[in-house]
Amino acid sequence: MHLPNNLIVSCQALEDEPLHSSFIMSKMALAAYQGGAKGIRANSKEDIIEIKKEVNLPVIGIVKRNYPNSDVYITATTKEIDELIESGCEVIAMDATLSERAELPLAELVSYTREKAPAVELMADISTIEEAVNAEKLGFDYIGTTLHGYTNHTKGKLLYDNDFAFLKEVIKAVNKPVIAEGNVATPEMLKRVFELGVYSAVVGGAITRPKDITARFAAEIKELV
Ligand SMILES: CC(=O)N[C@H](C=O)[C@@H](O)[C@H](O)[C@H](O)COP(=O)(O)O
Repeated sequence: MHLPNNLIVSCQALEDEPLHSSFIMSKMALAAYQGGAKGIRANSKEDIIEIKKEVNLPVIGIVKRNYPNSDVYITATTKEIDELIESGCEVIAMDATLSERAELPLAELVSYTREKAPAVELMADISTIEEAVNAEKLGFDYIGTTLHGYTNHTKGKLLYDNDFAFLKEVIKAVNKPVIAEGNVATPEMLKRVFELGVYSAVVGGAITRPKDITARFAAEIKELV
């Protein structure tokens, strides 16, 4: 298995974010590595190539791209898969929800990737138990909770609701390694998801999005200043 039984740090900044830059993401990855991360999750071929020059850690690659008439934006089509294969990432993560898709159905996207890059592992970004079970049937290597709370059918839900109730259900429902991802915002939460039995956890914004971190601090004193 490519991914560690440990902490993975997501280093992402989209075009509209202040740190948008492959160079900056490579330094974020270096900081994460020096801090103890054992894997990196990153968006775009360019960022992954720069990150791989800076750290020798397994990378979960995604390409976020919007398509008309579809809500699927994480590695949505064969175009994004091809870019990720070229990037050299060890694992490709893709939207594995049951939402309408822009191009190939999910099962075909999985076969396409397996044929083109048999050594690359696949992570399913899911939002519901049904999607987790379906992803396991399709042969994904890892099941990640990434999209819980972000699809139309799960909007407003948070991974940590009711002491990670959704995560506990996912762990019960599938045999493949489960990755906790999405709103793991503190070291205590990270510890909790490992106690519950996840294989790995991806922490993003709480480590690599300083604008969001600042906003969390600022919000606490809004009423007082
Ligand atoms: C929903 C979606 O598009 N999630 C993205 C997936 O790659 C990223 O924007 C998140 O930062 C990542 O999942 C880590 O989560 P958090 O930043 O909450 O620790």
